[in-house]
Amino acid sequence: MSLMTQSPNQPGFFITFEGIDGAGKSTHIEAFATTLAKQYPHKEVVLTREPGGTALGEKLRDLLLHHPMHLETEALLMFAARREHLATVIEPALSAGKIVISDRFTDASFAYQGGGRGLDLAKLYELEVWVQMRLKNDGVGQRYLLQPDLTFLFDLPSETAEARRSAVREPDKFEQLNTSFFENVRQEYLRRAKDDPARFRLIDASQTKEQIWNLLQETSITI
Ligand SMILES: Nc1ncnc2c1ncn2[C@@H]1O[C@H](COP(=O)(O)OP(=O)(O)OP(=O)(O)O)[C@@H](O)[C@H]1O
Ligand SMILES: Cc1cn([C@H]2C[C@H](O)[C@@H](COP(=O)(O)O)O2)c(=O)[nH]c1=O
Repeated sequence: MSLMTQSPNQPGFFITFEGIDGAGKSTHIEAFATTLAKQYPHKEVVLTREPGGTALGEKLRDLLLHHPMHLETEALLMFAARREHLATVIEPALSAGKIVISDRFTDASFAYQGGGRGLDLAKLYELEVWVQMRLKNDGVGQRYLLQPDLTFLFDLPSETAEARRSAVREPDKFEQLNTSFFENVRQEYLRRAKDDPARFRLIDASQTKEQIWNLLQETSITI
């Protein structure tokens, strides 16, 4: 892998893993972090997740994954957890030149609360601007939206993902939703990936674990 330089996240690098529940992100994320740490021994790797990643975020995660609530409350709590995560984990790490790898970020809010639950995407864009808009350190006050530099999207039909999940664990609040919910989540992920091909790497998650691992390792990352 080689490293890229043009991101406002410099001197750090921000990578996210996304996909519907059961697509296989968690199977590879730790090994991926370990491999990157070996490849870039001068850069610390921070592995984190959403919702969660902070003490407060983990409490919100418990509420979000196990308690019913209004759709807009759900979206607001996802972004509240994200605000804390950015302030206390992600941005300090990026400023210190670290590589941050997060199991989910804002694409998940668009996919789940927008695509899956049907929340107006315009409201999600407003929350994204509120939580992620930053001033560039360029002396002219230019603004930018803090985004991952690279996003791996694990794409899998919802029936296959459900079969994988139900074989290994009890479903949480989201995982109890039906395959048409997950198909809508999937389609919103795919729409976002199509809109931003420079950031997304689409992974056909129906391949074997070994094939996917090879793809992850072969991805040319320019940090
Ligand atoms: N390529 C694969 N082929 C077959 N099974 C797989 C593959 N990848 C992962 N699995 C299995 O599918 C199940 C779900 O995988 P995993 O927990 O990694 O999904 P996930 O995308 O992280 O889900 P969630 O987002 O809900 O945590 C696990 O039992 C895992 O071993
Ligand atoms: C960040 C984020 C997450 N979600 C959903 C997606 C998953 O169902 C759970 C997290 O569980 P995982 O096993 O850690 O993947 O939360 C969401 O709906 N919206 C979000 O912004």
